[in-house]
Amino acid sequence: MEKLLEIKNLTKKYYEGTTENRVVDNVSMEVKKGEFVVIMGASGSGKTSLLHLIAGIDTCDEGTVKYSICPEGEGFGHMGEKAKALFRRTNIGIVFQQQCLIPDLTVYENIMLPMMLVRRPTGEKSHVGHGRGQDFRASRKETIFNLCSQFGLKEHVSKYPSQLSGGQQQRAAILRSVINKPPILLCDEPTGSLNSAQTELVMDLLNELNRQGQTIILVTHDMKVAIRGERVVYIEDGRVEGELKFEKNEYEETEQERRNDREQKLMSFLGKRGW
Ligand SMILES: Nc1ncnc2c1ncn2[C@@H]1O[C@H](COP(=O)(O)OP(=O)(O)OP(=O)(O)O)[C@@H](O)[C@H]1O
Repeated sequence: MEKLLEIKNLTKKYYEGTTENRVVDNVSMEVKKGEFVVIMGASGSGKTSLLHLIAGIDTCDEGTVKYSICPEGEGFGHMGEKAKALFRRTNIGIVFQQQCLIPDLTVYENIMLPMMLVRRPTGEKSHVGHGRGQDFRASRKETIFNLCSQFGLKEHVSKYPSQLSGGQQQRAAILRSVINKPPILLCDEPTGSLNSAQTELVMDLLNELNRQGQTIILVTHDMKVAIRGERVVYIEDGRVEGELKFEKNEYEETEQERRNDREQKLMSFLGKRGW
């Protein structure tokens, strides 16, 4: 698989008086196109800080974050704020624990918002059909309705966020993050505020998006969420302390067997790290 993201010797420091706290400490890792990578670690180990550096929301003190799809493969450190924001808007979808839907807009309008913000160069074809006029509006409507039907939100497109359950709100927030098909989706505890049934639905959606080609990096504390990825990177005190790749076993026949097997492997992996 082709490399999409390369992180080298990434470090982020905070100071309390003169005491240095390396919240991300010399992290190096790669993510391939189409991968689903999970980041785990104890509370305060630096997972969110790392995700913010990957998203370019925050700046590092040392090291580089490079996307192969970035112009000339430049790292974020070499890009101005404007260029970074533009790159992020076009290429990175971000999902947080608390879905930030706009309360005064319907589900449809919330999901449509990123389509209004992205401007593509004239002549470039887009899967969502950017432009103006009736054809554009019809194709936009079709895209949003199709996605909402696919992910159980068909009856809710005209509702406001306050009329939806937490799981429905989170799915709407995820659809909004992926509506422009950003090649990479960063999720920080996307199921942290959901019950187990809602978590399953959100993870089904993320697995489906991943099958459709989206690269996903997801931070979680939840083992049932982590086993939905392909590999787990474990962070301790800001450093990558270990990695577990889920390999397919011959004897796995059902989805449940596959999940049980992964859960056992993950428990053993985390157990060795004092989880
Ligand atoms: N703006 C900041 N100023 C100072 N310290 C910070 C700042 N942001 C984060 N930290 C510290 O960095 C460390 C890592 O925080 P981070 O939020 O990345 O951890 P985390 O692994 O995501 O934790 P959790 O699982 O609890 O969300 C913590 O010790 C935190 O207090």
